[in-house]
Amino acid sequence: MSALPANPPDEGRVALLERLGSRSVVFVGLMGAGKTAIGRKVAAMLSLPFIDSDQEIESVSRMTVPELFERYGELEFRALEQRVILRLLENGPQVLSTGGGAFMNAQTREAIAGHGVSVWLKADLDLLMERVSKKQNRPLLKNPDPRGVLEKLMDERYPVYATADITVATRDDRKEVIAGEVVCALCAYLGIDAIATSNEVEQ
Ligand SMILES: Nc1ncnc2c1ncn2[C@@H]1O[C@H](COP(=O)(O)OP(=O)(O)OP(=O)(O)O)[C@@H](O)[C@H]1O
Ligand SMILES: O=C(O)C1=C[C@@H](O)[C@@H](O)[C@H](O)C1
Ligand SMILES: [Mg+2]
Repeated sequence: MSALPANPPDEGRVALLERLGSRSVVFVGLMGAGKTAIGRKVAAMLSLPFIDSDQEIESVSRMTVPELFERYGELEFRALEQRVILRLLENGPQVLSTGGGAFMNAQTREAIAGHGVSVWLKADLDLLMERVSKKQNRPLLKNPDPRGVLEKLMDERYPVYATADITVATRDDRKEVIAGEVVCALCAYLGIDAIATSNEVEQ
């Protein structure tokens, strides 16, 4: 009886998951970089659970992020964000997309280093502006000069995001393509031959 042909994508995925162990794949980066959108795709490609810290904060507080900022202020939001992420990091393996400011917190960064592999989705200013202009749900950008705010955040945050384990430059391309590049970067980081990624993951 002849053996069934091996399934390379699945073999690669299994190898990646073995190397990942109980760690989470943690997306960091600025607002609009695609942490939520690409994180969800990567989770689907790897058959891992997906969780987004902003969505979890909204679910536990029963308030939206803008409402939390308005009612309790940014400092309280940051404290809640830290608590939520530290708790979520106990649940790996999974894909965890964080809010744009989360990685600026030293304790959060330390917890991510201990329980995850961090992926910085790096985007240029024009791309970020185009994406964030479509939704008014980012309190830090409720400002007469959102582009100036984003530029200042890039100056402050990019040196810190750059300490992530992996950097993936994102651009105006299909989400599946960017997600595939993240999986390739994860493979390289974990010392696995690149795995074939399908661009036909369900939308
Ligand atoms: N590669 C892509 N192609 C097309 N649209 C994209 C791509 N990546 C992200 N987007 C879109 O850009 C917008 C912003 O992406 P997303 O919400 O994932 O960013 P984020 O990094 O999670 O931002 P935040 O820090 O505010 O949560 C969304 O509407 C998303 O669907
Ligand atoms: O970059 C930031 O500081 C933020 C990004 C969003 O994901 C939200 O967490 C919130 O709007 C703050
Ligand atoms: Mg997000």
